Amino acid sequence: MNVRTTSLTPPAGAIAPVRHPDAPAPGELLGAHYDQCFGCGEAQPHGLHLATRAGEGVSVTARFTVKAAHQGAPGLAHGGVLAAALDETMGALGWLLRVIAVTGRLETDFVRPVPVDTDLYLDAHVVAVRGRKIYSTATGRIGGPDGPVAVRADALFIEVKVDHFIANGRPEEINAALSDPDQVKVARAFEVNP
Ligand SMILES: CCCCCCCCCC(=O)SCCNC(=O)CCNC(=O)[C@H](O)C(C)(C)COP(=O)(O)OP(=O)(O)OC[C@H]1O[C@@H](n2cnc3c(N)ncnc32)[C@H](O)[C@@H]1OP(=O)(O)O
Repeated sequence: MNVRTTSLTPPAGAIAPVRHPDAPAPGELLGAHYDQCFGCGEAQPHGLHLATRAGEGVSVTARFTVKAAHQGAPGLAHGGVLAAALDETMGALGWLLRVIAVTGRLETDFVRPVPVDTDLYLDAHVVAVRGRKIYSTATGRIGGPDGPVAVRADALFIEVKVDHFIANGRPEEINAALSDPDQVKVARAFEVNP
């Protein structure tokens, strides 16, 4: 029987993450991996427009302003939107490892309500890597980068190749992305990983 562990604690044999030599410098603004992405895409009108920067080691920081369109309860951010912001922030860690990885598992703690118009200050880092499995953690604070924690999450990302998207994405968007030189450049940047 194939038993899949759901634990987000790195298993024995997991190793410390290694920052890729060509990773963006600390402080550098990371562009969107896809301009229509709900998390980071600048051309996505319904998106979070997360602005993410490379940090030291294998870490990133990001900022996201909660808009009226992100409400769950009156005047408060929807939990799923906050989880998406944490997910996207951890997804951006791929820029530092130079791998493409998708979320396999995400566990979120909602610690404080987050009102509309709040800036959420996010940070994330890779805890450990084992084969294709990348164990990451992220925190979202309010009131400033050192403010109280409002949300946090642990996640397991699984490394994939560009073929994962080509095989599974709707052809309309896949064909548009493959004919966009900027998008192809992003995919190549992720895939050059000695
Ligand atoms: C261009 C840059 C793109 C960056 C995107 C960032 C965006 C933000 C992040 C996202 O939201 S990604 C979108 C949400 N995620 C998905 O759509 C993923 C959907 N799931 C899948 O496509 C597949 O299940 C997956 C690619 C994750 C794994 O399938 P595979 O056939 O490649 O792997 P496999 O099932 O053989 O599992 C490989 C290992 O990972 C483990 N694993 C896979 N999925 C898991 C899971 N869900 N929970 C726990 N463990 C999991 C699995 O047990 C195994 O462990 P071991 O090597 O120790 O045996």
